[in-house]
Amino acid sequence: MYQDILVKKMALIKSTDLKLYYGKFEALHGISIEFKKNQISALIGPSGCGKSTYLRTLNRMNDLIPNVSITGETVIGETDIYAPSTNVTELRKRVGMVFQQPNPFPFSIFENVVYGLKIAGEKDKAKLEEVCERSLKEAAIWDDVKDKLHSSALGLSGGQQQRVCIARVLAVKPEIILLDEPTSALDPISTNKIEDLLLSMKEHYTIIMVTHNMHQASRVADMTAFFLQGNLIEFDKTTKMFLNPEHQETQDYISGRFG
Ligand SMILES: Nc1ncnc2c1ncn2[C@@H]1O[C@H](COP(=O)(O)OP(=O)(O)OP(=O)(O)O)[C@@H](O)[C@H]1O
Repeated sequence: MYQDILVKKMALIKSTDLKLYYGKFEALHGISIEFKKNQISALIGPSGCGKSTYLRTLNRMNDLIPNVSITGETVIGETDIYAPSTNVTELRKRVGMVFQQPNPFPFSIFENVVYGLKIAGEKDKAKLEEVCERSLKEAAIWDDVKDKLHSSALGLSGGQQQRVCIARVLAVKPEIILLDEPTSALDPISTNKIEDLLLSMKEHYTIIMVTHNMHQASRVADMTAFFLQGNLIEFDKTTKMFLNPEHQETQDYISGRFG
């Protein structure tokens, strides 16, 4: 029990003086931040401040962009994720990602959910079915789709597609889930469902999400980070950040004075 509490209090993710360059352009100016296990953290800030860029550093998605270079350090658990020995495929299993636009593959719902397992070589049909059901239940979409698992995922609504995409991430048992504005393409009811889902998931996962929606950050996030022009201005408990921020820039942003 005490051990559990101790583990939950420890930082799971720690970036130190992280700088990221697109060619010569320095998009992140030395970000130092720590995220604890089983918390939801929101990254907020005006357009172009570096939220998505920082988020993508956590599973090395920026590796896919030409001319990106990074200095500083990010450690997840015990792993220095930019060390040459780090296995990026394993890292991306550990740190799953959900994007702004629901992006199901043009396959059946079942094939979408078990995609990562099949790529990893899993062939046992019973195992694949079990993981599919578990993941869809965890993503709170099982009841909607259990009778049409072999129909195309593209036939679902945007909100349902997004939950199937979350199930696809959950199927490979990540520890950390990154979400880049996961509800900005969705209607308010689907948005509520995703927010409820995130709250139910934090018992098992550590969640970091970019959002432009301040109400969303205050509804779901334990911690909020405010970015401005490539700097991390403030990172604190969400309630503190919204009621009594330390920095004038944070106050100006959350009260709608810019951005
Ligand atoms: N692939 C890229 N190549 C060059 N510059 C980029 C690239 N992606 C982002 N940038 C630049 O890096 C800076 C940070 O961009 P980023 O997308 O991380 O901001 P953001 O806060 O997520 O913005 P938004 O809220 O609009 O999504 C911006 O100046 C942007 O123009």
